[in-house]
Amino acid sequence: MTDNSPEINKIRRRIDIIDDSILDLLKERIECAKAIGRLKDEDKRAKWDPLRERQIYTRLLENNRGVFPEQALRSIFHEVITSCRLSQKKIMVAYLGPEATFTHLAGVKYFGHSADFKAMESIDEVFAEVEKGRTTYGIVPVENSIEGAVFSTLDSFMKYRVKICGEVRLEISHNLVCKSGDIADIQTVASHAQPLAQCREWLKKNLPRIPTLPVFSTSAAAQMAANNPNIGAIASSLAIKTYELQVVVKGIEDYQGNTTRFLIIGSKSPEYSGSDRTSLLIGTIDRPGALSKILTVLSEEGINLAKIESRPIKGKNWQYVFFLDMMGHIEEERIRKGCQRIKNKCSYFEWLGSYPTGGEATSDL
Ligand SMILES: C=C(O[C@@H]1C=C(C(=O)O)C=C[C@H]1O)C(=O)O
Repeated sequence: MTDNSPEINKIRRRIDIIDDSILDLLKERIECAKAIGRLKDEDKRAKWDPLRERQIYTRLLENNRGVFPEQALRSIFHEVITSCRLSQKKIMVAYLGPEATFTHLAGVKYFGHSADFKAMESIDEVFAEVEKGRTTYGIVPVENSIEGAVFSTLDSFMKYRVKICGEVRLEISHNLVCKSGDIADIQTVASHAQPLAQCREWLKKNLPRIPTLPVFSTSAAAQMAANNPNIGAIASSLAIKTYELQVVVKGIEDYQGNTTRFLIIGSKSPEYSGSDRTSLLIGTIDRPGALSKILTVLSEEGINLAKIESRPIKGKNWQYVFFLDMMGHIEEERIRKGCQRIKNKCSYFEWLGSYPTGGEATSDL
């Protein structure tokens, strides 16, 4: 029933015309993208052009002058651009499943809703899938602002030949959920080891005698909770809907601003985008000051080191590799030269990739 004033009806007719024009323009835009895709095929060029995409966002945000809400404008154009890009080449993304994990959420945030997703049972399998070329990309968590590095991801870089293609940051809030929504029903709390650790204090204080059970993923825990009324799970908001669970308590993480950084892995890194990060995996020669010599190269070349992480080499006691993240792209002379100099000082050197930086963490999709 509509009993609107004639003024409202008049403006709504105008909105309908605007929506139809937006739709016509979207159809025209996707046809243009397909035409560019065919031209790129002729030259065997990569479909994804991160520099061009970054320029589009910058121009639109500038032209917008704050009129349309900025975050919403970004999300809208993110869906438009990813859909246009996917019209040139379909992609399949492997992620740590099952459905509705935080990694799945991060994947949708990065690739948009038009991509095809494939759930894997472990981080290791995501890497294997990408290395074998069974999926175009994979997405894996690499570090959390509270718990630090995700070791299985770092260790997989030593085992599989893949390149880093991108990164995405997701602000993560944990919910305690169960079938009934009643805390009294919970006899075990299941989740992935990282969320269990991120909610350690809360669990100790509020469920002191309840054991915790680490499982493959937050969604695996949600699935268990859906099948057993005495299991509580720590899971994403998407998992609540997917597995038809009730919220017991929202936001049980011990620290606010809990953010996880995810990496996109594939067979080839993208081109220079203007704001990039380069990741290296290196082994140092077992000699005093070996690492400091490498850090000296970075400062001499004016390279900003964003992160350094060490991991033991399996089967070789007390020997380590280092994961180095620096700001810049391998196509930039300063980074290329710095990497060459580092390579000469290392027992092992692998360029893991150069890729556009992920920007601000957001929880919205
Ligand atoms: C359409 C193109 O291909 C892709 C899609 C883009 C878009 O939808 O605007 C931009 C850059 C590319 O990642 C292009 O290169 O211009």
